[in-house]
Amino acid sequence: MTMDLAPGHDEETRLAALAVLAQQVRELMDAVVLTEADEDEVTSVTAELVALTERLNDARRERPLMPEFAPDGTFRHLGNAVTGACNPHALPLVIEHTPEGSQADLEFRPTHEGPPNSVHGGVSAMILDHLLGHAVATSGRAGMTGTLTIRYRQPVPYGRPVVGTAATTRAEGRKTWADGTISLPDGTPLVEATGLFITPSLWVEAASD
Ligand SMILES: CCCCC/C=C\C/C=C\C/C=C\C/C=C\CCCC(=O)SCCNC(=O)CCNC(=O)[C@H](O)C(C)(C)COP(=O)(O)OP(=O)(O)OC[C@H]1O[C@@H](n2cnc3c(N)ncnc32)[C@H](O)[C@@H]1OP(=O)(O)O
Repeated sequence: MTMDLAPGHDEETRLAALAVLAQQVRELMDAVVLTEADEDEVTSVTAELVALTERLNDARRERPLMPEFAPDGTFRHLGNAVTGACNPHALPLVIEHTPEGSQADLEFRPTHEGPPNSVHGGVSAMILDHLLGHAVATSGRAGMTGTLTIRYRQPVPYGRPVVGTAATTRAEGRKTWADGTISLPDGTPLVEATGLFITPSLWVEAASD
């Protein structure tokens, strides 16, 4: 007997499997940066990975998954480098709306190493860029980053929880400013950001068509 599946069910099941694969690749990346396996073992594992890469490339898209609305109506961008559950590069960041703006509980990984034992400043900046952009988008004024200024106050640890927050501060025409922070759970600020986001004239024109 076959079961009737809701439209899109198969694709949702496939995407869920892809998210599991992406998480396994994150584990793999940490294993690569931490392994002390000998040369023969590293060469052998590499050969297996070449074969796995070829299998996935047998059915290759032209570009990563696009932003879209999920069947439950929520916005998602599964291919995004910061939030994409199907992109191994992403933490992935899970962002919540708060009365103040946007917030995410996060934990960096050994693959994010910059200075020994702490997170690369560019990685912190990337996370804050997205959190600020999210706060701006949820205020109804989605835009592209024009400028992003970062103040690094203390090294960011990996392997333990930290918190990211962001909120808009002012708006003028197509420009929106937002501030954000990565902090320890006790509120100690580690990295602060302020950014200017600009709604591209092309988006405004497309929306008025
Ligand atoms: C990224 C996906 C967004 C999808 C949004 C949809 C839904 C959102 C829902 C959830 C998404 C949540 C979060 C994601 C959002 C963002 C996070 C990631 C953001 C990025 O990772 S994004 C990549 C890096 N970002 C770029 O890749 C920008 C490249 N660039 C351009 O695309 C254009 O350059 C643009 C659009 C910036 C302006 O182009 P344009 O033609 O619309 O405007 P124009 O040039 O006329 O300037 C108008 C006024 O802004 C001033 N101005 C212009 N540029 C400036 C700048 N850079 N700094 C300071 N001021 C600037 C001018 O001086 C003038 O000022 P004034 O009016 O006072 O004279």
